[in-house]
Amino acid sequence: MSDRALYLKAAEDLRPNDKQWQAYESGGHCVLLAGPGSGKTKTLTVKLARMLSEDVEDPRGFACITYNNECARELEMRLDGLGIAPGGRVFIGTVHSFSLTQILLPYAKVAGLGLPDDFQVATRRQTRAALENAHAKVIKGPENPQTWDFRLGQHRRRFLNRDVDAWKTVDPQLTRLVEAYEAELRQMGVIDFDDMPLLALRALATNAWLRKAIAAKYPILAVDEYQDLGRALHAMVMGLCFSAGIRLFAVGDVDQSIYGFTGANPELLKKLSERDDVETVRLGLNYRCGSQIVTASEYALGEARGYRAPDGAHEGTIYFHPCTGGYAAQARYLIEQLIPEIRARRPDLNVGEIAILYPAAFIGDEVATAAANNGYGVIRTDGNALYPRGSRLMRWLEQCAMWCCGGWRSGQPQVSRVIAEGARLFHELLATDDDRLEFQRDLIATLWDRRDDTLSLHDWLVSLRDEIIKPRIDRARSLADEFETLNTFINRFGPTGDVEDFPLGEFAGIGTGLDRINLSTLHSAKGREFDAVILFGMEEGRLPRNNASDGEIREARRLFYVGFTRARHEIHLMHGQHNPSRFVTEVQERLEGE
Ligand SMILES: Nc1ncnc2c1ncn2[C@@H]1O[C@H](COP(=O)(O)OP(=O)(O)OP(=O)(O)O)[C@@H](O)[C@H]1O
Repeated sequence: MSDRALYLKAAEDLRPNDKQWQAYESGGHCVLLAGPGSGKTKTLTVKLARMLSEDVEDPRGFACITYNNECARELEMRLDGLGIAPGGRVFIGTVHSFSLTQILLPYAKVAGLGLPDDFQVATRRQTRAALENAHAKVIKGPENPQTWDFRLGQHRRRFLNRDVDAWKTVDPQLTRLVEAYEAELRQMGVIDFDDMPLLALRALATNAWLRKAIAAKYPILAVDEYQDLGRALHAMVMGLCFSAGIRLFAVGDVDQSIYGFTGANPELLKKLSERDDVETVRLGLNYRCGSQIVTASEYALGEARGYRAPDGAHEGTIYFHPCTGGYAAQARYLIEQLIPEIRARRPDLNVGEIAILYPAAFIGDEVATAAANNGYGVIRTDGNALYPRGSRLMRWLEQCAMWCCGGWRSGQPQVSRVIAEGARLFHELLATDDDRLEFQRDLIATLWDRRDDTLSLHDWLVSLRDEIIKPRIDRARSLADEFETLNTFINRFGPTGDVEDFPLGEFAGIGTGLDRINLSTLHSAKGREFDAVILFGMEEGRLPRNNASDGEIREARRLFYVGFTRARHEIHLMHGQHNPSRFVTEVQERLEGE
């Protein structure tokens, strides 16, 4: 099917929903506001495919920005189904990667940011050292300098414009610490993660030609998960879309705003949607969750939004599981009783359709241990995962592994996709056609010789690192941290490591995940959906946390709501017998009162 036929066919799904159709037909700035499972992402991707085909001419295209690498991965997968791959005309990624690859790497020098010509992205080791040195100069004293890290980041994100008096007066000591820290980084010739959007914004704000250059390349800017994208992105959108003429398609849900601690503010999306020059569309149906779950999700949120399931939708079921014992005992109950019960009731359900979501990564350790003891494979997407799945390099290696473990025969993934992803990762180094050809030749030769799912993962990773990655990464400016991630992962299998080596096939399976239970924090489950969702550790003191402020309680509630609305058919709420979260109690009482 041609790419055009693909999106035209997908658009037919939108047609019966007049609101989705309105957004699909929109001709100017459009903001799509809607609850979970309402087809925001579906509408966004189909609309993007249409705009790419009908509204902009090659080589111009669109940039699509989203919250984190997991969300970017989801968008890439969905756009792939519509025949759209990132590269050339299409940028898909986080605000940090947009800032770095589209603004800072190409334009920092001419934008007058005062960065060294060959600046690099700092590794974690470098940011830690910079903070230590800055702390020694400004704060002094015996405390651990890293305890300042969080406040430092907040302060930097709060003052996008440092020309105001408040930058000097609100917290002078913290301001001095920020300035000393950034000076340390610059001395090392590096920028850190928070620098990326801040410097990109500064470059855009002070250079009208740069705004024009971005508008020339990307006449369309799409933003997914707008409510979580902080003030720097909002300021960029204001400049690019409402002064440089880029067309905006923004999607979000203020009820799913769960990143307040990083500076996100749901008010920004609200303000955007109230502008006269923006067409705002609200979606009301929830296609994902059974009708009971849709009703109960409003109890979970504590607000009546009027969402409903489409006519004829299945019902869905909500189960409550008060448990005895601590997290370890509850995890055993979950793995040894609850999961087998679900599987017995629904023998056709793929294990990969089950997700266990919890409020903090350490709670996931208990679940992971119980799962391993009972022979279940898991895919973890939280801070304690085997490796950070958000890492672009690791994600590409998963694809390479899938190709080596049968993909070369089945076309899943296609070799062209594996090469294109790799070329995107190393794009800085592949300036000429010759460079690209050499990369392609080396990569295929290395992978071709290692098409065996019984190979040791450790050995496979070491050969890819030494033959393909290392010779290139040394010359890349933004991949040092990714390389450290890979080395840390490889070392975990080494003589002093904490993990036993496993076969390549298993690693490739992590990329597909059909027979593995999903383990994730509530935060990392955002934007995803599963057939059966188990919310684990839903306890007072944990969600919300003890001593939470009013704002934190509201955000904890939204987090509960995000988890609750990931489920298609069944949702299980687990908690210590005498200590259910107030959110669980409220859902239960209101369901009983119906
Ligand atoms: N018009 C439609 N007809 C049938 N199914 C649809 C329609 N729109 C969306 N869906 C289905 O509904 C589900 C949810 O869609 P999607 O993931 O796009 O929602 P979302 O609004 O982005 O959700 P969330 O905000 O919770 O991440 C998907 O399985 C999608 O295929």
